[in-house]
Amino acid sequence: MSNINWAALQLAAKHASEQAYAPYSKFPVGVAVLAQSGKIYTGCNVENASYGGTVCAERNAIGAAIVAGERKFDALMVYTPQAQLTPPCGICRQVIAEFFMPDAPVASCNHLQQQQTWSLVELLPAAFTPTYLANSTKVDGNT
Ligand SMILES: O=c1ccn([C@H]2C[C@H](O)[C@@H](CO)O2)c(=O)[nH]1
Repeated sequence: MSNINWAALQLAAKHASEQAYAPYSKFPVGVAVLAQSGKIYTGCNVENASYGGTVCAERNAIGAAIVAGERKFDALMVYTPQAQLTPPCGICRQVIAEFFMPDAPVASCNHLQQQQTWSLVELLPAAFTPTYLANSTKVDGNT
């Protein structure tokens, strides 16, 4: 998609990062996703004392959009307040692959107004997608 408002996504992701609950890592992350409806949804990372209960900003943004009725997305923007631009973690790449086309742009920005953009397929080549489930030959006992 060519008519993506990157500035709006950057600003929304930055605002979301300001709500991050990251007392353990001190690594605030904000994410904005652009749904095919044209609406932008945001999420921040929400950490947990168990550490393993932590949920990344990407998955919280996608979850907020899903509960609003969205199912398809055109772009994702990560914001972290550091010079090194941050791509989504592996678990989040898998969740992004559930709802974004392989060529969808996944971008990262920072407080220096820099942006780096990847396609989803660059970040997660040969993704496991729902089509594999449909092609399964079921074995007795596994139904
Ligand atoms: O793409 C990423 C990478 C990390 N985090 C969060 C998880 C944890 O709270 C902190 C450090 O990993 O950053 C995200 O939200 N998104």
